[in-house]
Amino acid sequence: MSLELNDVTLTYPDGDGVVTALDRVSVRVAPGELAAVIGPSGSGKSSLLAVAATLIRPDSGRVTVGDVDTLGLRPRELAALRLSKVGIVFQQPNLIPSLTVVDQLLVTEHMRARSVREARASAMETLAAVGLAGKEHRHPHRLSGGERQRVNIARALVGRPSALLVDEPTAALDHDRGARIMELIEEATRTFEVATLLVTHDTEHLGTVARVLEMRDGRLRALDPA
Ligand SMILES: Nc1ncnc2c1ncn2[C@@H]1O[C@H](COP(=O)(O)OP(=O)(O)OP(=O)(O)O)[C@@H](O)[C@H]1O
Repeated sequence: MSLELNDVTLTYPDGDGVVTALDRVSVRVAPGELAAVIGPSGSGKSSLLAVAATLIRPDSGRVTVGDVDTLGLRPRELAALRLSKVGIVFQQPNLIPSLTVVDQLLVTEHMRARSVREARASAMETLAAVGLAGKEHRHPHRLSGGERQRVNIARALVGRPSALLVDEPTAALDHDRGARIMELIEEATRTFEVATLLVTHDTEHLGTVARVLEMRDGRLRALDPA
């Protein structure tokens, strides 16, 4: 299931005028593909993720998640779509201190109203896929920064979304942990056949990423492979 933005424009009010955060942006990410977006601060990367996640409705253009065209959907329908088809990895893991690793995933799985048994099986499978087998019953304070980021990624994937949106995943990590997290996101993208759109300041870990795009002043363009 792919993620597609077609001719998307987003403006914010700015004094008497507007600032154009996204300027006729089009991009399609295929299932199992990772597209990384780089660009300076203020270029529109966060806006791109928010629109792709259907958290902000663009002024014009079309966002398609999986096989669903989101254009005419009501807020309640969008919320249901996000729950079933969109995984978001925020920069900070924001784990709940009192919950074990597996329970961090089950909180959202229960919201999807599946059986406890099915939710648990999916949580355990996802944790194993991100390298956390054996750590399912730990609390966050007993995990490293890299492991907390793995839980964050697993939590976004546990509902098997069509689209995975990732915001600056390496920002809080040292070089080696950052590199491993990028590898993990690439691998999980293939394993779960999710369309992944990742934004980052950090060009250091993009060596293995096949598709890199650059955002400048709200315009998105493909960078030629190095
Ligand atoms: N809520 C808002 N109201 C008004 N202007 C905004 C708002 N959010 C973002 N902007 C403006 O839209 C443009 C794009 O911002 P955006 O946050 O998407 O960029 P970014 O590349 O994610 O930056 P950063 O890396 O600093 O987060 C900037 O000019 C910013 O000032």
